[in-house]
Amino acid sequence: MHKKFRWYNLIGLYSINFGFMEILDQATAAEVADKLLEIQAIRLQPKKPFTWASGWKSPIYCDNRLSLSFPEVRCLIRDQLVKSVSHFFPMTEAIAGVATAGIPQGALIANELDLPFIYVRSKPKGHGMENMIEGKVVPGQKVVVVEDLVSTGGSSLKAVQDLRDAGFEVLGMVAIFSYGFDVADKNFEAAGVKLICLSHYDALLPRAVHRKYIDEEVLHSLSEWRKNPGTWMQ
Ligand SMILES: O=P(O)(O)OC[C@H]1O[C@H](OP(=O)(O)OP(=O)(O)O)[C@H](O)[C@@H]1O
Ligand SMILES: O=C(O)c1cc(=O)[nH]c(=O)[nH]1
Repeated sequence: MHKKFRWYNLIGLYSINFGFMEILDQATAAEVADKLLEIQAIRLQPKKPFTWASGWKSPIYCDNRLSLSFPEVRCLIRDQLVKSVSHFFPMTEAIAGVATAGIPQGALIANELDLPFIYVRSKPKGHGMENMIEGKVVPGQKVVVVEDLVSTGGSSLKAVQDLRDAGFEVLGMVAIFSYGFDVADKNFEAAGVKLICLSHYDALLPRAVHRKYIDEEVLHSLSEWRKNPGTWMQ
């Protein structure tokens, strides 16, 4: 069990289950979506699509890294991720960040929970210790993986495999945001990894419309893209 007593251990959670991917609760999903919109971490470029890590093209990009520059948002995200780990994975013995955007988030959480922290590179370092995993490797240790964002799940599930190969027991994963794609749910199910997210696309969209963050034209391209995100604009 965790060493530190924290207020969030006392709070009942009402998570929303989408299979292997769950949202912490509706209120947090809306609050985090609002904050991401407020700091302009959500970017929309239907005419000049973004290329994602998976190679997919998209009219939307969620840059969670920006939250690190806003202490109020950074603390909100940290506290909700800590709550997620404490509630869903109470046996956690270490926190593992996914490079690069999962590293600062993971370190903040590990510090709050007074737990060891490690991180997983996307590829082994080419010199020095040539490590894939940085920090102390303890076979059998129970870890929770911290990722900033899940699209297809390719990056974070690769990190899970690297951790398992090194002998860690992966209890699950927490992330700030997920697009809620079926392919990701299938990938998490196949890997046997439970994912808890603070917010998601379906919570973001109504908040963005409510705040007049997106106009009719963008809304149209988002709805076209969302029908088939893997092949849009390819
Ligand atoms: O679920 P996926 O399809 O794998 O996509 C999500 C990944 O993409 C981003 O990483 P990226 O490598 O772009 O940047 P980073 O180095 O800043 O984390 C993000 O931080 C996730 O790790
Ligand atoms: O899939 C990705 O690469 C990706 C999408 C997104 O919205 N934000 C991000 O940081 N990465």
